[in-house]
Amino acid sequence: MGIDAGFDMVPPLSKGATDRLSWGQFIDHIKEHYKDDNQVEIKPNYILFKAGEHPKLPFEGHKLLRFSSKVSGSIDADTNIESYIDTVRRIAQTQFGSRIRCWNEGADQYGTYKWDEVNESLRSYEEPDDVETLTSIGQPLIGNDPIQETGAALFEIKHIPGNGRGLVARFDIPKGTQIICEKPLFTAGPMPPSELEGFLATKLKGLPKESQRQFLSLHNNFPGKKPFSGIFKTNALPCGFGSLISGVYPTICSINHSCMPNAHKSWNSLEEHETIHAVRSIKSGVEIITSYYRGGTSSERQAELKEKFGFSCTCSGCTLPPSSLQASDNRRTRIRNLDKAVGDGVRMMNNPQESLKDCYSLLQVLEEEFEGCAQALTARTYYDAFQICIMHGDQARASVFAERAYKARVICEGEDSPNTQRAKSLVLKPELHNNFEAYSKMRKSTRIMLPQGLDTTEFNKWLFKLEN
Ligand SMILES: C[S@@+](CC[C@H](N)C(=O)[O-])C[C@H]1O[C@@H](n2cnc3c(N)ncnc32)[C@H](O)[C@@H]1O
Repeated sequence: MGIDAGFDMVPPLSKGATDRLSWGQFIDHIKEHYKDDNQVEIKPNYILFKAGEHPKLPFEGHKLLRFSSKVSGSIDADTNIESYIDTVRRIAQTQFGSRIRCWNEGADQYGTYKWDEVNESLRSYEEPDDVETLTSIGQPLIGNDPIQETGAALFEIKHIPGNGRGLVARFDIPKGTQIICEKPLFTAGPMPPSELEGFLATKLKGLPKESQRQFLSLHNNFPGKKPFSGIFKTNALPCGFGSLISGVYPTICSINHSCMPNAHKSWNSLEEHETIHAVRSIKSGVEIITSYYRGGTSSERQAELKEKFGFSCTCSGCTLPPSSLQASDNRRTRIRNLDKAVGDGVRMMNNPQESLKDCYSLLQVLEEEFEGCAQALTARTYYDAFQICIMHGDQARASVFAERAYKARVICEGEDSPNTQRAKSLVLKPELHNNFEAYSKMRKSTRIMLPQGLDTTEFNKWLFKLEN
């Protein structure tokens, strides 16, 4: 008998990447805090607190249901267990917020889980999980929706000097992480400007009060007689690349623009929500920024952003010192020219080799301009290269390009995006593409006819047909 006290993790963490990341950070804090305490011992699979009933923290966070001990009587006097529970609880709450449910039987409070569930989970600490071995194509590169997984947002909304509100990372966010996914408050199709204000007024009336408040709290760069239209124009995002339907979002619309983004926004047409994924690793405290408009040179981007969104861009890409800005402008011009050349269907048909070389050059410039993080543009270029090959029946190269497109896509849109899934399906069956052999069978090859034993440079020479 005696009084138990501690905390439960409700709901338990998942095995997903984001939860693993958060748990790893929590364990690091605990190790750091107790590094000089010889009552706290690091075991192969858990941290052992040699106090009270010797509670443990497993290294695999999804296993933890409860951290607790008897705290009454001689147990406490001997080992100060309450102080350990209190400190671990405080660090856990900083990391996991309201997911940490404290209880103390002395105060008539009880844990969420039954003791037999807890004891079962404690036994599992001894056995580390099997490491999953996945093939490259089957391997999800990163976890799922962090908000669904942890209940804790990876960002906070903060004031950004000179740019109003913005989203700032609360933790280090690895490349490829889904930062947020959100349904629009509402969507709207194209319509004459004279009808927009009335349309929005009707839409708003039909929304719950909270959604109305969220819409009205968004930034308005076009104040005047048409406040709803001003807010809409400042914030609406097309539902997919080139779509005429636009959506307005309570949180995503607080993300500022950069011509050198660290995150990518994407419309998932199956789920009908917008997602934001990190396309670089984003350090805690750094602003999360997407690109509203891809654009060309800095002056073209400035003009477009002013015209379409009503602001003068002050991002890191537009405020480079003059010589760096010129170099960036030159690269952007080259990107545009190469993109146009790659998209030339007649050239793809008559001179696929030149088109492939342009894909290669385009990937090089994108890499340089976006410091290796041009994910969506990279994915599109690989998909263009795929199409060039498949139209001429070259399944071997097409399959490699589809795999590269898939890997770039999964980083900026996630595994469940229809674009990602389409690219993935083409890796194994490139011949299922509508345009298979549409231009010729000149370069007929099968998916498995890949050259063996080449280093990366030689393989790329073969892949992009650079040798001739
Ligand atoms: C969709 S809102 C983004 C959130 C906004 N900062 C807020 O306070 O709600 C777009 C507005 O943010 C500001 N903004 C975003 N990115 C910017 C940038 N790169 N340079 C200058 N202002 C920017 C502009 O006022 C722009 O019209």
